[in-house]
Amino acid sequence: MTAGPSPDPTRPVAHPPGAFVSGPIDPPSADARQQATERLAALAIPTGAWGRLGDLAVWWSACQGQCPPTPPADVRAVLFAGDHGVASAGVSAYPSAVTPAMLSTIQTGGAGISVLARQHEVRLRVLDIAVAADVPGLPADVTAHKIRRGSGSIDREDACPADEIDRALAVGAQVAKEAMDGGAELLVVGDLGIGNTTPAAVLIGALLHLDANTVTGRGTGVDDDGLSRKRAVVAAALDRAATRTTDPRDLLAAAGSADIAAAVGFLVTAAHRGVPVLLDGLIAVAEALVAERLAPGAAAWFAAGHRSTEPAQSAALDALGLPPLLDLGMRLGEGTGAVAAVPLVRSAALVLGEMALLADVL
Ligand SMILES: O=C(O)c1ccc[n+]([C@@H]2O[C@H](COP(=O)([O-])O)[C@@H](O)[C@H]2O)c1
Ligand SMILES: Cc1cc2nc[nH]c2cc1C
Repeated sequence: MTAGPSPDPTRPVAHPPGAFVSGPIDPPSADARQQATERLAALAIPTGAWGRLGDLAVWWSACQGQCPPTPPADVRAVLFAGDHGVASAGVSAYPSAVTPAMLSTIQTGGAGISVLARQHEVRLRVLDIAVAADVPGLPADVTAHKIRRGSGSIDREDACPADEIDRALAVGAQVAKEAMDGGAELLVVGDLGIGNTTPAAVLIGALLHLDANTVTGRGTGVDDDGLSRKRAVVAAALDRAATRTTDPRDLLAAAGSADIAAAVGFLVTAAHRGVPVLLDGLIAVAEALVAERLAPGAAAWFAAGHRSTEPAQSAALDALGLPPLLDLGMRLGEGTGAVAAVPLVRSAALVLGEMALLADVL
């Protein structure tokens, strides 16, 4: 039997109000970009002296649609948490019990992201999308969007059924809308979940046609034996995913997870509404790569907060054309590498907006 034509995943489709909408994305303002480029060139500095901070200022101006830009006051981070069946194959240096423990720790304000979010006045929201265990005492806001308890072991089964991917995309869309309706000028996407560097590496490998050796990193710090096990799991998952890369939703079902899908919905919806997003490490950048496939043009609304130590993150950043702002050897996740870069966005906006022009000082 001959298979029928694949549906075009980038074709806009009719959705009920509030649902996830994919399809091509309008770029940030070309006029504001042009004005920002000219203003940057006219500042009282030697030409090009702001380096990448200048590029960041131009991107921010274009996203804000104005020049001079104002620094983002309302910045919101959303962390999508979930467990991953592959963890039981020994692909992580830590047990899955860490996921609910860190979910609680974020809630009580003691996680790395909690500290950085307080420091930089970033509002933090964490969602249990697919954590396996119940975490006692979590507020309803954290658990209300739970879709499943752990995603499938993608080396031998799908992460979850297609209808759960659709629900997860809609949850991410809803959460992005809530943040944007609340006044968010800049969003951050973060993750939490033992084992999640495996599906993230597989998604990147599948979409960029890279092999397991190229995309597999040490995640939380597996030793050499752990790295060999992880490479085998990634290779098996890449085999399973190889025929399922045409439709990003199907790829998420085959080799992603519900929590990753929710973050993809969040990213696409932010880009669709024209609200920029700072990306974190491997997981966030894998999500951005899938978002770009679902909604071509979305990546123009993203900036890479940092370079993680994970090799697949660098490969995906190259493919997306997103040079990372920071390169500190970090590999924590939780959105930390993105929130660490928030002051850079604010600095970039301020120097472009407030500095004197060379013509005025000479
Ligand atoms: O963001 C990254 O690049 C990153 C790199 C390594 C580890 N992590 C975090 O560590 C967890 C996944 O690591 P692993 O080894 O269990 O797959 C998960 O909670 C991630 O937030 C995150
Ligand atoms: C302690 C710990 C904290 C984390 N935060 C994100 N991923 C993590 C993994 C571990 C192991």
